Amino acid sequence: MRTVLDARDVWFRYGSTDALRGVDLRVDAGECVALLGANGAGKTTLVNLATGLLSARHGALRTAGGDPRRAAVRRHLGVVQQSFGLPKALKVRELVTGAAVRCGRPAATAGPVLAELGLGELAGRGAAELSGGQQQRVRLAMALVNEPALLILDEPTAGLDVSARRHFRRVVERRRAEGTGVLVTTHLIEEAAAVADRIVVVDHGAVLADEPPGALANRLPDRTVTARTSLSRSGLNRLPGVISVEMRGTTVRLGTRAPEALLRELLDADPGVSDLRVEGAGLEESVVALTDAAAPGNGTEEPEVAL
Ligand SMILES: Nc1ncnc2c1ncn2[C@@H]1O[C@H](COP(=O)(O)OP(=O)(O)OP(=O)(O)O)[C@@H](O)[C@H]1O
Repeated sequence: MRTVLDARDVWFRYGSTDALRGVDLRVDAGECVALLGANGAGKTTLVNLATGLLSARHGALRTAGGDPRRAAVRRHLGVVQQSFGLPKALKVRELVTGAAVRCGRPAATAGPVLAELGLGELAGRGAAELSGGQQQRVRLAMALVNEPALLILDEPTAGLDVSARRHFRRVVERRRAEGTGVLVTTHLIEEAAAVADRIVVVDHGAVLADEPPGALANRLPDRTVTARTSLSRSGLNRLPGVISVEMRGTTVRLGTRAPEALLRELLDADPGVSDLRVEGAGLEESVVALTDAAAPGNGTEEPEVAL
C-alpha cells in the first residue's frame, strides 16, 4: 500500500509551548484517518506541517511525492481549512479553475468538479455572495480539482447542516474509493467514528491512541456518572465498570459503559454518596480514559491525572 502521509517523531514548538511532542502518523492511499483532539491538542499544527506551512523542529514528515515544503510536492495535496478565506472579488468558477491551473491541470477539469459539488448554478456568483456552507463546498472543489493523492480536511463539517454534511462525506468517500488518502481533523468522536478507518487521538501534542473506531470505542466511556463521594481515587478505580476517573475536590466524574451497574456499586461502597448524575460522555472523558490506561499501574494509583 502506498503511503501518502508519513510523520515520524515530529516535534514542533511555538516559543516555549511544545505543540507537538514526538508524533507518529501515517495515512495510506485510499485510507481515511481522523485526527481527534480537543482545542489546543495540536491538530492544526500537524496540518500546517503536512501542508508545508510550518517546518518540524525535529523528526521527518513526508507527503505523497516528498517534502511538502516544496511547491511541486504540494501539487499532490488537496486542503480544506475553514480559516482559508476565499478572495471575495473572484467568482466561484474562477476560483476552482484557478486552483486547477495552478496545479498544472487543464481549466476544463473545473466543470465536472463544480457539478459534483452542486456548484454549477453558483459558478457565476462572487465568493462574497455565498453562505458559509456554500463557501465550504467551494473550498472542497478547489481541493479536489487537482485529484490529490492526499486530501487534508481541517474541521471540514463545522457549521454545515446535516444534509450538507452528508453530501460532503459522500463526495469524500467517492475520492477515497478511487485511492485518495484522507486526513480529517475533528473534536467530535461521532464524526471521527463515522468517517474514519483509523482514529488517532491527540492530546497536548502527543498521540494517545491510533486504532480502528470499533476497537477504540470499546475502550472509551460513553456515559459519565458525576457524584459527591468520600471514596479515594484508588477506591473509585476499583469499582467494576469504571473506565476513567476525574476528581475535582469531593466531586468525581466517572467514565463508564455500564452506568446502572456502576451506580449500584457506588451506592454500596459509599452510602453517603450525593448529587448523583448520569450524562453522555465526551472527548474529555475519553482523553482521561486513554491517559489513565497509558499511566503506570493502569490508573489505579493515587496521583492526579493531568487534566
Ligand atoms: N501561533 C501560535 N503561537 C503560539 N502558540 C500557538 C500558536 N498556534 C498554536 N499554539 C499553541 O499550540 C498548541 C496546539 O495548537 P493547535 O492550534 O495546533 O491545536 P488544535 O488541536 O488545532 O486546536 P483547535 O481545535 O482549537 O483548533 C496550543 O497549546 C496552542 O495554544
